[in-house]
Amino acid sequence: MAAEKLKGEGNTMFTKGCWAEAAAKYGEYITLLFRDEESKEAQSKLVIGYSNRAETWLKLKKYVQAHDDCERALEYDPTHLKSWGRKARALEGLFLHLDAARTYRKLLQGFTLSASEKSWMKEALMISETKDRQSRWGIIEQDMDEKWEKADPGPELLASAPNLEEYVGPIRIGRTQKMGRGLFVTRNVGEGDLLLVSNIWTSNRFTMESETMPLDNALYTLQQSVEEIVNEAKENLQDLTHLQRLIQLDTLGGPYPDDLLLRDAPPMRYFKPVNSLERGGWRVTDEDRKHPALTNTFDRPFITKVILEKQLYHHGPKLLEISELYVLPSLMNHSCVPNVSTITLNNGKRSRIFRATRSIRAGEELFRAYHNILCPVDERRILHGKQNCECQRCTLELKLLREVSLLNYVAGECGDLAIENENENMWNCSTDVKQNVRTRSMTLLTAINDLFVHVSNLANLDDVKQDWIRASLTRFGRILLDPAIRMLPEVTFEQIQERDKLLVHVILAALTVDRASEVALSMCSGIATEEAPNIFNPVTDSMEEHLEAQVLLDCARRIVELSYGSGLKSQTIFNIVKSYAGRLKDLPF
Ligand SMILES: C[S@@+](CC[C@H](N)C(=O)[O-])C[C@H]1O[C@@H](n2cnc3c(N)ncnc32)[C@H](O)[C@@H]1O
Repeated sequence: MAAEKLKGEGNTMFTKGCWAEAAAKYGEYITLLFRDEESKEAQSKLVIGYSNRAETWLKLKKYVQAHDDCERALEYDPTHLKSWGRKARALEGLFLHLDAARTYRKLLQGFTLSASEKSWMKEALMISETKDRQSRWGIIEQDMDEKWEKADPGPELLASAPNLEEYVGPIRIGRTQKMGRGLFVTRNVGEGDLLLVSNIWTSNRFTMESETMPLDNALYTLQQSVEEIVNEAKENLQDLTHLQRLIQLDTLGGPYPDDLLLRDAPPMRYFKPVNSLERGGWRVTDEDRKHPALTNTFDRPFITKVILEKQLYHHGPKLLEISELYVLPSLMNHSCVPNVSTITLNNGKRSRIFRATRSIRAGEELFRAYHNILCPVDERRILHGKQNCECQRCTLELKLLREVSLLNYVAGECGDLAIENENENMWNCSTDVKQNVRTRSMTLLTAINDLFVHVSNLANLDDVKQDWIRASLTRFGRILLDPAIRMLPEVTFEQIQERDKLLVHVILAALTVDRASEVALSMCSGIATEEAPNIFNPVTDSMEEHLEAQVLLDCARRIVELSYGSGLKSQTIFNIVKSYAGRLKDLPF
């Protein structure tokens, strides 16, 4: 009688939506019945007790417990339909889609079902099969609409957003020379190939609004949230496994570059979705749950030392934020020449889809852009935070900048030359002076040309890039020399230099956006080469200036068109290029 009362109380709690209380009551009911476990009557009641409690675990999203309770119920009564249905739902919750699909199929074939049972099970079977295909083969809808990428799609869109499972494509974790661990492709992939689909692990945000906010407050918020995550994870097998991966990865902490190089690359198997318990799927044991990493790691000193320090190190005291933590993608390094694009679907799981933006050969490292890469190197350095960006493009551009400062020196010489002669009208001055100016200018021009050859050899660029850089920098040098040659003191070197630096940045940005932009690059190269003779001649006709501005704008437009698909929004690229073009246009040349 006492048992029946407990069950009734459990049911009442369940109807009220008090899931935890209901689970507790069913627990007491089970304990009481257990005393008489041998009796058939108690056993049939235990089936109900376990099965009802499984439903409350499902409501609480505690799928391990739900699965275990269904198994127990089915041990007593292998024909108990509700327990089978709940077990299938628990398997879905655990991302074991193949097992869930098998269970639904078994139910549809071997049980007498009502029309409504048949209908929801068929639907559930289809969903499990789709998710299994997604997570094993990366077969996802190709026509993802941009509307899902909105920061706030609103409840209606969110409700119908595609529900993606995690997928791990041809990827391995490896060590890099300067950036710690990184992700590499294991076979040749083509432009647009799907590499990875990852769902968010946590999106907690901790923002310290002002520099004056006491660190202790921020720390407290941080600690609370991390503790919440850990406690939640301890209850859930899937999250626990993820948490262990994160701890193994140490992506939550260890800000310092030296320390990064020492970290191990964890085994890839940790990240593969598990499709079936039967295929050697994981089981987190009680021992695992007691792992010191889980019980001790997230204590206050750990958070203070590692997470907080990391955030402060990267962002300074203004911003303290952990947001959007993804497990495997956290191992992908940044490059300003990315070969991977990212789309984040606003579907509740904030699924991130990673695709190749160009063909990538087996063994090459994968890079995504952590921030806007369509800006000059000095602006990118700020975006990159304290650590210098070690990517190929920044390395090249920083070397170029150093070379440009040499050019400044040469330009200074030209300036002196121009000032020396500024009161003279070049076209009326004596042949000797004219000759002198021309000779010195030509000597400098040759010196600059040599420098450019050196510059373009700095990185092992392919022919197209070399040609272009040579063409554009030669042009740069010639324009620098123009005032000396043309005796136009009203145009300052700074203005001219600024103009051409901007041009270099536009093209370098385009060069590095994606493969399609290399086409833009070679077009620009063609344009630059064609333009070179005009630029070398004194510009006398305002129509030519106009045309040149048009050429630049045209380049910008083509870059925008061609770099679509790079993962960056075309509007973003367009705005950046437009701002360059606008600035170029305003300069007097
Ligand atoms: C999201 S993690 C990437 C995985 C990291 N390499 C690791 O071993 O854990 C970001 C960290 O990787 C390093 N990193 C990524 N891209 C880099 C780049 N372009 N230049 C220098 N360091 C980079 C930085 O230390 C950065 O804080």
